[in-house]
Amino acid sequence: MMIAAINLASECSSDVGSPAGLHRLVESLYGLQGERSKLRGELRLLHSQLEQKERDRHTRIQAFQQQIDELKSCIEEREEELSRLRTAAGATDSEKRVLCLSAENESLKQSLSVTQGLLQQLSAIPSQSNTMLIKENENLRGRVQQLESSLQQRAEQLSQLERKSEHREWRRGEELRKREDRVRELELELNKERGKEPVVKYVTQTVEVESPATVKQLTKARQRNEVLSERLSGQNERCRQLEEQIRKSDEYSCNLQHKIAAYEREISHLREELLKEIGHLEEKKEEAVKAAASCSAEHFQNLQDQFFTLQKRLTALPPTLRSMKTDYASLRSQVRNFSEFYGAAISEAKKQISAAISEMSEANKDLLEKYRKEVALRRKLHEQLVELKGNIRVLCRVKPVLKEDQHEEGQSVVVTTDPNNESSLTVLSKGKGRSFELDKVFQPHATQEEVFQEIEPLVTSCIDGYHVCIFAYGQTGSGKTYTMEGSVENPGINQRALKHLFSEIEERKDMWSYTVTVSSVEIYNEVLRDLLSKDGEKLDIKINPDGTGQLHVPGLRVVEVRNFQHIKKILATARRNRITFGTQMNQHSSRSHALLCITVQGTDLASGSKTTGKMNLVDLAGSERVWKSGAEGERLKEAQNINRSLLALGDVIQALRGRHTHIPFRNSRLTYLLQDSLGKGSKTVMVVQVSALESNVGETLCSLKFAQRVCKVELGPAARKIESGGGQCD
Ligand SMILES: Nc1ncnc2c1ncn2[C@@H]1O[C@H](COP(=O)(O)OP(=O)(O)OP(=O)(O)O)[C@@H](O)[C@H]1O
Repeated sequence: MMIAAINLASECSSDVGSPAGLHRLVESLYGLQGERSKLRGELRLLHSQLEQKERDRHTRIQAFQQQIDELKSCIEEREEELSRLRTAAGATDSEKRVLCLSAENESLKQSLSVTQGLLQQLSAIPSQSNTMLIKENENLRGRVQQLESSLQQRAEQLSQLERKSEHREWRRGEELRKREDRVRELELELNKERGKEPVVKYVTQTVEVESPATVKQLTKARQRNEVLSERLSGQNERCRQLEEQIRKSDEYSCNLQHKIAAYEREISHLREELLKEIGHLEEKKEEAVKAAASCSAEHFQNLQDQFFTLQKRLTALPPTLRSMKTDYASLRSQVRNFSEFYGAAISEAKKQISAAISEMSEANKDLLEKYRKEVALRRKLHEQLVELKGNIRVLCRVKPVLKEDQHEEGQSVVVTTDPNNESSLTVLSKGKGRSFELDKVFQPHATQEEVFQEIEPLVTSCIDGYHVCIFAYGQTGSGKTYTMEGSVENPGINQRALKHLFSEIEERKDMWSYTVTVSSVEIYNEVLRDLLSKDGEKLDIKINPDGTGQLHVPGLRVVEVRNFQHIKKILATARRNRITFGTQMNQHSSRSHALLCITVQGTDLASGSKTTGKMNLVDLAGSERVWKSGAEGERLKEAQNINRSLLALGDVIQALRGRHTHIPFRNSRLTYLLQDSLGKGSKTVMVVQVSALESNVGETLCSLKFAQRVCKVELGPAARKIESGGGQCD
């Protein structure tokens, strides 16, 4: 109950701030008072029950005592009976009687042992429930009643047997008396006969005649007397045995008495314990009642305090409530009016929105038209810009002097650039400075991004449907692969071009849809191999059977690229498959031309017109002279093939810039493969890589002469003047 009260208190205290909470608090108080009075009633009932149980126990003990007394008296009675039988005649009946009594005695003993067992059980279960004790008590009472009734029956049977035995005794006594009288009579007669003299002979004869009969009778009587005396002695023996039995029975009853006394002591001990327990329980109950009372009083006090606080708050509430009521009424009226207002506002807004949408769509159409014009203009301007720059441009990138390049002592830098002139550089050779004019010269510290800035317009042209070629040319180790591929953390033209391509496509996605496909080949010893195929099957260049006259490579793997991440994986595959060999010039020199071919097919979403742009990114093999590379045999053949293809490339570019009628595309696999991209209307950039170190001056001069040969021919409206200084490489 105490826990319930505490729970109730916590529940009430949680919402005591509201009138409903207050009401609940008052109700809970009344509930607590009711509970308290109920508890007191229960306690009183428990007291009375305990007293009743105590009384029952007392009466039960008395009943047991009575039973024991009765059993004792029964045993005494039987002892008396036995003593009577001991003196009585009629051995057969006495025997029976003795047997019967012994059986009774046994049954009484059993009854006693049952009673003892019950008493033991009673003492063993002092703490059992009161209902159990009551049941036990009832069972014991029933058992005692049964014993009483059986004892009564036995007593009646005993009295009947006594009466019968007395009667038989009396009859025997009568018979004996009669026989003794007869014996006395016969003796008297015998004496009389003895007194008659004259007829002694006769008398004697008579006596002799009569005497044998009397003697016979006498002997019979004596024999009977002997039998009787024998029987008497047998009866005496049995009486002695019975006495012995009675003595044993006495001892047994004495033991029983002791046990009964022990049981009595136990019962009294148990009674004391029970009383103690009752007292202890009463104390506990009193304590619990006191605790509950104090708790409820405390709780009541708390509740009263809360009630007073709430009352105070309630008295302070009315003005606030009044203002809230007026607010509520005004809000209700506003809400009622709101639906009408809301409907009107919505229809008005709908009208305005539809008008705005139609206006917007009109404006949008205009804007789209303007945008299309702008895009066309931008493309035109872009083309003009590219044309102004020249459709074939030659750039030069000077490789910075790295630690690993300075393996020879006393290496000096022989290539110098002019910060004020972006298109010239000077090479100091044999004490003489030679200047070269190219479209653009990158300083050694130029970044990858700066180099790409020059390439970016060509990437845009490719998306617009132009064919584009970007070459990296130069001796082994001059930085061709670095410029085209770059490193993971600082990518080169290939990755940047594709990134720009995808970002442009993303920007144009509302007007154009594009498909980007990629293939990659290497040309090694004039043999084509697919860099995206693991088996490295040899490929051939053929005229496309579709009748367009364009070239194609049957069996070349062409991959559609979904996004920039995808192209990264494709580039990695191509890099892995590329054949590289070590040479004296560069440990990891690539001895093959590596081509990355990107095709961009665009569809104008508005008009449906299509464009196809191509971009070839070419990392050429090292251009060093054969004698310097120290090559022999297979390596010599390799170097010769490389130089032949590079020479053919130079010839093609020169013929293109010179607008020759015959362009020698078929002189090498490289130029043949790039025929479509190098032809009329295409745009080409060649990045010539040079080393600034003195040890490479010969190769540097050779590369620059090659570049200048390409640049020498004037192209387009803006003609450039190029200082002479070119020579032929061997
Ligand atoms: N501009 C540069 N800045 C920093 N390091 C460079 C630069 N150019 C080239 N290198 C480094 O010089 C080394 C050789 O460059 P790279 O492999 O690109 O030469 P390559 O011309 O491609 O040689 P090969 O013809 O043998 O392929 C590389 O370790 C590269 O990282």
